[in-house]
Amino acid sequence: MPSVEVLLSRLDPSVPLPSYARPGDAGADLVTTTDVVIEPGERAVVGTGIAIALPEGYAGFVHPRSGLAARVGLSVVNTPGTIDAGYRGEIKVCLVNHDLREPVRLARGDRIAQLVVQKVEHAVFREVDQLPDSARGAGGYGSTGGHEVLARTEG
Ligand SMILES: O=c1ccn([C@H]2C[C@H](O)[C@@H](COP(=O)(O)OP(=O)(O)OP(=O)(O)O)O2)c(=O)[nH]1
Ligand SMILES: [Mg+2]
Repeated sequence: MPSVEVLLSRLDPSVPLPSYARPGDAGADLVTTTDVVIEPGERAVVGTGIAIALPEGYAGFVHPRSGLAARVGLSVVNTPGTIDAGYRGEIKVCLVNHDLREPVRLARGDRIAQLVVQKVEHAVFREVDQLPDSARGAGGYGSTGGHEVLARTEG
């Protein structure tokens, strides 16, 4: 896996550094610095105790963890959250409990989300009178079919 150096400051000295659980993982796990109970359908912004300085041309994306999503309904409201290269504040995560019945109980130090660092580019938007043709054209939102589930669901 290629790597890039990212400067990091621990705002909460006892939190672990973000870490990749397995060598090929795309996301480094982030922890919550606070205990929190999120009721069904509610959200909570939690701190991760870290601030970073991404190099220019990179951004960080805060994604949910699939295990917690599947098991207890925990996700990130604005998934993926965008961490700009110029941002020096604490990385925070806006969590949501999608479960309809059970609260999610989080304890300080729990790994609640994962940070994916990616190269990004700025678009130079150039307005034109007509866009070039393409195979897809303006077809979207189901234009390629494969929605048998709709017939089963809508009757
Ligand atoms: O999950 C997230 C998303 C964002 N941020 C921080 C880093 C990011 O650089 C900054 C701004 O994020 P964004 O642009 O998504 O929010 P905004 O509502 O547009 O705020 P702003 O007006 O500050 O850009 O907030 C986080 O800590 N966690
Ligand atoms: Mg913004």
